[in-house]
Amino acid sequence: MFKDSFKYYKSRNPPPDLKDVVDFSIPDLNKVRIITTQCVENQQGDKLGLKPIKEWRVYELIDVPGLIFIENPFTEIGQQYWILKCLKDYSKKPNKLNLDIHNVLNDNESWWDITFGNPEKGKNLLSKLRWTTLGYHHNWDTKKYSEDLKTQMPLEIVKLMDILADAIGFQGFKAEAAIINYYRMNSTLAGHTDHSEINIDAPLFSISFGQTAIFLIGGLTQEEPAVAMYLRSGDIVVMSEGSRLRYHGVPKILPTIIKPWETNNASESNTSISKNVDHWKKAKMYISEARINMNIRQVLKSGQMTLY
Ligand SMILES: O=C(O)CCC(=O)C(=O)O
Ligand SMILES: [Fe+2]
Repeated sequence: MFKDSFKYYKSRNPPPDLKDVVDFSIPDLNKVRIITTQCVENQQGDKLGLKPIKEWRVYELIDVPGLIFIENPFTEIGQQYWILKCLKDYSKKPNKLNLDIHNVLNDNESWWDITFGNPEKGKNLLSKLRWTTLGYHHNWDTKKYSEDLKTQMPLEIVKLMDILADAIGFQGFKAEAAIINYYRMNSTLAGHTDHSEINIDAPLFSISFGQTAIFLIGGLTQEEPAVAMYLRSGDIVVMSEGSRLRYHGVPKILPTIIKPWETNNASESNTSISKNVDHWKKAKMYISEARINMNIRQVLKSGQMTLY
């Protein structure tokens, strides 16, 4: 049962045995299948912080057809770029934040500015950011998207998704909604399915940064057992086809030793991405005790212009 696996991996006392957690960095070919990428190098990829596509390692989980895993395809600078985007830009109005209902931020205040610029008010705010929504906003109560609640999808996310989708054979994917999830070391995400999108034939992309997650993917009902896997910084999970509507969740965040965002010489790098060293220092501090997940979906069927 999904709940049993969740409880097992969440437990602190006793701590879980991690021997069955699928580790794509040492792929077991009894459990995973190698997928070949459609290697049309895209010049934009470099600007979006991606390694050349020919260097990517892509797998499918044999027991969960359609569950595709791309092992961190980001460069170190790329990791910094996306972490900063999630912390500084995507957590701003007009996007929606979990903090909105608490009225802790005034309209002209941003989470980033207050957290790192106002020691008194910022102290409590750092750990309170839990999610933000972009594009079509998911309404957590009705579990529906609405045409009225819609903001512009950031162009860099749209472009990134075009490249990722093309590389693994999902041409035509349109990034129309995103949830950015922010996890502290003791955060969890309960088992759920993502079924609110009209177009459930389109894959869902889930990109992780920062500390490592144990991610569980179960079956179409809660009764089926779950497979556990590590999601490390930069790793991408694609829930497509038979895996798209399966139960999944995050029972545990583990501190990571491998920090692909942390370079010795990134601050000397000449790309515009790491230009703001001061901002990066703050983001680096945040990410040393946090995980960020960018969860990106297509909502509409191709050719459909609005929800109605
Ligand atoms: O954080 C994750 O890896 C999963 C997030 C997720 O499932 C969701 O946002 O629907
Ligand atoms: Fe989900």
